[in-house]
Amino acid sequence: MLAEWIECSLEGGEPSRRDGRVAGGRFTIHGPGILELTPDTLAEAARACVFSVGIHGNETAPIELLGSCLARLEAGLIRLGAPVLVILGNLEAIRRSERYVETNLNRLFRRDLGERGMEPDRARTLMTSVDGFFSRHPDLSPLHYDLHTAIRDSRFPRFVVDPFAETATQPEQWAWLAAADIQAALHQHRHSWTFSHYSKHYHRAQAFTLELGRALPFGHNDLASLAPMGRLLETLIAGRIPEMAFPSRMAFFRVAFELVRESESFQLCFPDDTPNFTEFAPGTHLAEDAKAGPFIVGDTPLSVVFPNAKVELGARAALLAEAAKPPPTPFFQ
Ligand SMILES: O=C(O)CCC(=O)N[C@@H](CCC(=O)O)C(=O)O
Ligand SMILES: [Zn+2]
Repeated sequence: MLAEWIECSLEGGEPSRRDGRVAGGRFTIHGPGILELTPDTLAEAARACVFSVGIHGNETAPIELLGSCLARLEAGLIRLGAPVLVILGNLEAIRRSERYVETNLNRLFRRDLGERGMEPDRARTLMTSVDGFFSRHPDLSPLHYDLHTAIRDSRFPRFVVDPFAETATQPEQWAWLAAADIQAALHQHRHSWTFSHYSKHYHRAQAFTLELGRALPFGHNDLASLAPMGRLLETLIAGRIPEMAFPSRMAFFRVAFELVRESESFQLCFPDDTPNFTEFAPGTHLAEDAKAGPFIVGDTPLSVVFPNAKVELGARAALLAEAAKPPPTPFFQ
């Protein structure tokens, strides 16, 4: 049943059952693309986990990865020990293999959202669902991993975005992510209203956007490189303590500037296929916009992340990051 849930959600069909048993607990389908797993007994290290995939419809590797975790749970190879909310984000965009249908869902996760339409309505449904889930587990640490893949190649193919919020990121998160073979982390400098930011800002969750390689069609993903990430997800599903590694093996960056497309004439002054984290030297002319003017790198080199000149007007066209120190990890000292 769980293995078919993703397919059934994408076909828009009615599931044959809305609830049932898995090893160690039960599953409940709350609505299209929203599934909750509830353990009979909480394991000692259980957290309240939200795992979301398909917030962008063309990012298929995370859907395949989570699908394989659910299949292993259904086969009894993992025993449920923690509550888990599994979310398939933009169902219509996944069906169309497109990033979004009308607007980028991953900019709409704010409680004062006023817009109407397919993506805004989905954002409201997902926010309500996350609110309900975390409120059912007030005594557990909240955690949200929003799994994505990137449009272009990257110097660090697997990296996380650490959303800006008041809540501090727990040092152990870096050790778990390093063991899951995440190669870099990018700290956000301001509110971004993404899905992971929602859980961190409103629920004080440990939350990240994880970029797991490059966006490719279903069946073309290299899941072998994601095996350590799969192990982290399964360990959290079982409510056990994840494997740790020294975070110093990861590269850390902090966003210094955000380029916004302010006019139709906005242009990035480097090739479209420039890999994420490519570093530009002081004095390099990076962007041109009729309204904002030129952007030229100042005294510190800047690495470009998520460059995309074709975003909607007013949207982020690139992040420009400076190298940062690895965060302290007291348990390794
Ligand atoms: O490769 C790209 O240009 C975009 C990949 C992607 O979807 N990234 C997320 C990052 C979200 C964040 O900043 O936390 C996005 O743009 O929504
Ligand atoms: Zn994405």
